[in-house]
Amino acid sequence: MPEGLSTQTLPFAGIAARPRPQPDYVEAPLRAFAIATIFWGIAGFAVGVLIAAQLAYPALNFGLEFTSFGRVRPLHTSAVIFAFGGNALFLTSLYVVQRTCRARLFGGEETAWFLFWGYQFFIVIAAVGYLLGITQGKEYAEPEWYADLWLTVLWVSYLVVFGGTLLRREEPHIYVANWFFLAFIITVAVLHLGNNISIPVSLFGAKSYGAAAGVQDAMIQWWYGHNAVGFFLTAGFLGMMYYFIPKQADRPVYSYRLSIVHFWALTFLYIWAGPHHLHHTALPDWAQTLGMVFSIMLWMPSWGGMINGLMTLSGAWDKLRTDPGLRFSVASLGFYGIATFEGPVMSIRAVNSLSHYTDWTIGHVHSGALGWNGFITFGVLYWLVPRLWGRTQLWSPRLASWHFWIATLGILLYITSMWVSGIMQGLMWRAYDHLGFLQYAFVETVAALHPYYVIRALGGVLYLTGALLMAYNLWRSVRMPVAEAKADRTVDALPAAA
Ligand code: HEM
Ligand code: HEM
Ligand SMILES: [Cu+2]
Repeated sequence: MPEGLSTQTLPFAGIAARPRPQPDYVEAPLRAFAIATIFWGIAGFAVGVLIAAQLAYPALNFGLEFTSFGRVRPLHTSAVIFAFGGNALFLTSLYVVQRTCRARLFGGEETAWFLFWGYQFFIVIAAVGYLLGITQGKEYAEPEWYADLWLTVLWVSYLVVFGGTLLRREEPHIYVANWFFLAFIITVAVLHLGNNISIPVSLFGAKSYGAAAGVQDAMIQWWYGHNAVGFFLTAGFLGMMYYFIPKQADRPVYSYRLSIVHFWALTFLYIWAGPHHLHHTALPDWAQTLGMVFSIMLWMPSWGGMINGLMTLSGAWDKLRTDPGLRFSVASLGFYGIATFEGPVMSIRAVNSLSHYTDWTIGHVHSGALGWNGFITFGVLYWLVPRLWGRTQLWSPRLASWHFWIATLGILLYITSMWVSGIMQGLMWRAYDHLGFLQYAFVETVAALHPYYVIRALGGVLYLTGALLMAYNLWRSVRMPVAEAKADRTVDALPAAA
């Protein structure tokens, strides 16, 4: 047993030895969440490829307002973050909370179906709005007041379902993955409410005006935007990591104590770092410095969490050769490490004066988004989808392996091209000639980016191709005759300590 663990601190350690009857877990709506994750993932990646191609070849805007970059870009960001990421978070949180609490989902099947359809409805009304040009103009918070109100109702129900299940748990201990999921749900509620205080112009019109203005509005927006990354794209996904990596590796978490330190340090530090999005603006200097300092400190819990995930594999590294799902999970931690090292560097004001407004930011975003959020979700899907349909095996581990390498190559093309184009762009913008005039006209910088935009689009095509292979593989897996893939209902307890 790894140091720092006793059977008291390791939940469920005794379960494998003494099977108990299982509660009647809610699963049908979870299968729907899994399908929605894959569906919206592919849709969001495809729109990503479209906007990447538009930046390289503007003719692809087709001259229509509905297909112009400005309208389609938020469609991409919302589709991948809220539709793909959000459905993955609903799926995993509702699965994990039941299994680790040994309790049926609070509210039962009906409430879970309400969450499912209610959330898909939110996605659709938000997306239709973007294409029609309805937006608050706040990045990652584009939906107008009517969609925001609906999301509020839904999110409160989510909190009640999740919290209610925790309260009716049969296990005395609340496993750490649930702490991360709970922090994600509560914080996103607070962020959503705080950043969307606005007054509609009329009851039957979409337009509203925000309550704050000027630099206060900007600060509230980036308090929101930054913590959307911190709690939606990070804390929630760390919840996935803490349950599914131990499952895939068949080992307990490396250090349970570190996971608790990780939790408190991450949640405490993240919330202060938002001002790093507003360097060199009208925001007071002291606030910018505060954001920078907290961002740098954030490097530590981020890497602590990554190390905790990676070390969980000690003694099980050989599984990487045979389990392509685990390969995704482990690679996702590597990309998480890259993004959370790069972020603190970019938050240093001097570095940010070069990186801000450039493709460097876009590269940073996608090493986190494609590498961390995408890969850990693929890893979970390869493990969970067969099990949700009563199978234990994948139709083709080889095809999953192809997915892994194609997608990894896609990410590498994406982030390396953006590093080069971003730094080049930043340097060209600040180059002066010997008379003190700007050396390059803006349009010259735009022309210089073209080859990198083509490479990035190609990376996107590879990433999308990989996801299509996954969808096919999972579809074949759940259609395999059950006799071929013996249903295994005993896999729901965390592995006993070795
Ligand atoms: C095939 C995969 C993808 C491609 C080709 C792609 C492409 C793009 C492009 C071209 C942009 C606009 C960049 C610009 O305005 O200069 C963008 C923005 C963005 N994408 Fe993606 N994307 C992909 C997947 C993802 C995923 C999976 C996520 C999240 C989980 C994501 C999150 C974002 C975010 C947050 C932005 C806005 C970045 C910012 O404003 O700084 N993307 N993407
Ligand atoms: C220690 C962790 C991190 C820190 C300190 C950090 C810091 C930063 C900084 C300084 C920027 C640039 C702000 C600007 O110049 O406008 C940025 C942008 C961004 N980061 Fe990170 N980052 C971290 C981790 C991550 C991760 C893991 C993800 C994704 C999962 C991510 C997603 C984003 C996004 C989406 C943006 C673009 C926001 C926009 O639209 O302008 N970050 N981050
Ligand atoms: Cu940030």
